[in-house]
Amino acid sequence: MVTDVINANELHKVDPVFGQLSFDNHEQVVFCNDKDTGLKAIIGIHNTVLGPALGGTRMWNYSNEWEALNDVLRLSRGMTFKSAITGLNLGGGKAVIIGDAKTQKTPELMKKFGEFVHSLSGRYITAEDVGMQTSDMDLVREVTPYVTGISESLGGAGNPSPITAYGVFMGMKAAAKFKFGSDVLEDKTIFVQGIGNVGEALVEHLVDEGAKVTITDINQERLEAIRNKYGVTIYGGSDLYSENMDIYAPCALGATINDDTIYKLKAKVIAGAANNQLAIEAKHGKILQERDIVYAPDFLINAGGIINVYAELEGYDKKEIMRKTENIYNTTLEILTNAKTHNITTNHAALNIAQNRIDIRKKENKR
Ligand SMILES: NC(=O)c1ccc[n+]([C@@H]2O[C@H](COP(=O)([O-])OP(=O)(O)OC[C@H]3O[C@@H](n4cnc5c(N)ncnc54)[C@H](O)[C@@H]3O)[C@@H](O)[C@H]2O)c1
Repeated sequence: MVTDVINANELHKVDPVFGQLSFDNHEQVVFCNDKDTGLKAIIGIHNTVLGPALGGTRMWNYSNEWEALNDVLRLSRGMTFKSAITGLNLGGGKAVIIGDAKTQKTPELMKKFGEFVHSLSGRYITAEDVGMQTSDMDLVREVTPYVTGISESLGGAGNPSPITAYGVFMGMKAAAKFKFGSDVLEDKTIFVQGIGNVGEALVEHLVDEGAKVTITDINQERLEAIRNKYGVTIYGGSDLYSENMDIYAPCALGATINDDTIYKLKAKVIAGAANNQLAIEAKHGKILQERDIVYAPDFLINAGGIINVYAELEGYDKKEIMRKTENIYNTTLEILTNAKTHNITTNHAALNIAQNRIDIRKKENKR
C-alpha cells in the first residue's frame, strides 16, 4: 500500500490513473464534467466490502488535474480505513470538485454534481468536506437520496464538524495520557493549524480545559475572530514546526508532516483533524516513531464526522453518536499501546486492525 504525495510535476510521468503512486486498487474512479455549470469533479470509490463508499466532497482550487486526482485517491482510501476502524458498515469513497468554492460554487453546479452521484446508484454516498457546507448538501439532496450531512430540518444530522472536533479532542486526550501519563490538557501548549469548522470547535474544547492554545490559518479575518471569541494567541512566527509545543493539531489540509517539516518538529504529540497528515505514511510514520513523537492516526481520531453522518443512514440518535465518538478515546489508547508492544508505527497498528476487519468481511461475503 503506497499513498505517497509526489511532486505535481512528476505526476504526469506515470500512467494517468492506475499507475499513480496513490492508486491503491481503487474499485472505481469517475470523472464528471458539465460544460454548462463548469463542473469538473472526480469521484473515487476505494473499497465497498463493508458497505457503500461514503465520504465527503472537497471543493478546492487545485493547480492541476493531477493534484486533484492524487487527492481523491488518497482521501477515498483513507475513508475505507476510517470506517473500518470505527466499526461502521461503510466502504471508502470521496469526491473532489476542481474550483474555487468562494467564486465558482453555484446551486446549479451542486445539483449537477448530485446527478453524477445519483448515477452511481448508491455505491457512493456523499457528504461535506473542505469548501462545502450543509446547505450545499441540501441542494444535492434535491436530486439524489445518496447524500448525508444535510440539514436537521430535512431529516439530516446537521453539520458533522462539532462531532469531528469532539472525537479529535478525545483522541488527543488519549494520546496525552499515553505520552504524559495524564489526559488533562490544562496548561499544555497546543498549536491548532487551521481554524475552520473543525479547528474552531476543537479550540473551544481546548480553551474550556485550560490549555494554552495558539492558532494559525491563512485567513487573517478568521484568526482575529477566533482570537477575540476564545482569547487564544495568534501565531506570529514564520515556522510553526520549529516552535516548542506539547501538541501539534493539524486541522487544515493534509501532508503537513513531510520531509521539510518532520525533523524540525518539537511537538511531543500530533493529534488533529486533517486527513492524510503523513505525506508518506510508512516513511514519516517511522521517523515519528524513532523521534518518540506520538502520532494519533488521523483516520482514527477524526471519525466523529462519519459517525454523525452514518446516524442518518442507520437512524440512531445523538446519545449513540456521542457514545461512539467518545469511544475514540479507548480505541486510540489501545492502538498506541498495541504499536508500542509490537514496535510498529501507530499508523501501521491502526491500519492492521482496519484491514483485518475488511478481510474478515470479504471472506464472509464470499460464502
Ligand atoms: N468537517 C469534518 O467533519 C471533517 C471530518 C474529518 C476530517 N476533516 C478534515 O479536517 C480538516 C479541516 O476540515 P474543516 O471542515 O474544518 O475545513 P474548513 O474548510 O472549514 O477549514 C479549513 C481551515 O484551514 C485553513 N487553511 C487552509 N490551508 C491552510 C494552511 N496552509 N495553513 C493554515 N490554515 C490553512 C483554511 O483557511 C480554513 O480556515 C480537513 O483536512 C478535513 O478533510 C473534516
